[in-house]
Amino acid sequence: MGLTEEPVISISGLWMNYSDRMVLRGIDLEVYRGQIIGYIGPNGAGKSTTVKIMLGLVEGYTGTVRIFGRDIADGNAAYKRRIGYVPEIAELYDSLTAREYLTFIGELYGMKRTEADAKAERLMDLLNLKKAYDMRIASYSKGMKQKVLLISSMLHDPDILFLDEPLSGLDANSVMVVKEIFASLAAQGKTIFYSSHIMDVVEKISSRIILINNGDIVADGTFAQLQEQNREGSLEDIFNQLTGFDKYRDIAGEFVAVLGEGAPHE
Ligand SMILES: Nc1ncnc2c1ncn2[C@@H]1O[C@H](COP(=O)(O)OP(=O)(O)OP(=O)(O)O)[C@@H](O)[C@H]1O
Repeated sequence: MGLTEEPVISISGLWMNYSDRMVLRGIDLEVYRGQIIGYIGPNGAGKSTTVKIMLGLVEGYTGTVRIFGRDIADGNAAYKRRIGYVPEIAELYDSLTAREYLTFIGELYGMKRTEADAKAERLMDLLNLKKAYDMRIASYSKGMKQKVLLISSMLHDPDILFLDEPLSGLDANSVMVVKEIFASLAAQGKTIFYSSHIMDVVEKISSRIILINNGDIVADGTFAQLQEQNREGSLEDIFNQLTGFDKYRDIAGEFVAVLGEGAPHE
């Protein structure tokens, strides 16, 4: 990262509330080319809200969000062609085949139909889905659907990739392939910005980890930096420490005790 390099994402003083609930409380963040950002935090911390604001899907925030140097509120949506997105809840069109779906997505991003089709077919083949290309998505397994989503987010070769639980449902071999794809894309100067709750994955694949809690950034750095600052072992330990959570044993114990109450026994 050169000192003169402009950030690809620049967020300053970002606040967001839904009715009376304040969800983001002054997020400041600069992200550069080639970074693989693990954006983590407890359920409801505000991760998806931050990402949806960057995607232009949520309005009503205060603060400034710049992507590729331009304020996204300036009415020019051209930046969206240079980003890709894998949402937390997949909205795949089940009645379509992968060929129909992916060529449709490619066209939305301005690709020629034949080019999108040929590229999608090769990418499907590389992820072991050649035979499924003309099958309806409704017949796919969870992992197969996830691969189609990943392909759909990358087909137009975006400069920033936003992903929510990108490895969800993938088998161990596919996880290795996708991790390697992210590393190669980052080495090319692309930016990966993803959320995940699987701490050992985040620990391994992120070049930078950003932890938010109650709408505020509470840690930001490489895994090694976070370890130094918190004198904790794993990212899971750091996460629990910074979010003030130390009751997991008590909760699990009570949960199991409740299961045993009044249950039918022989
Ligand atoms: N459309 C909405 N209307 C009202 N409240 C919302 C809306 N979207 C999100 N929220 C609230 O905003 C808070 C942050 O939600 P968000 O989805 O950003 O969290 P998250 O960090 O992505 O959580 P998770 O890890 O569970 O995906 C939550 O309290 C949620 O209930």
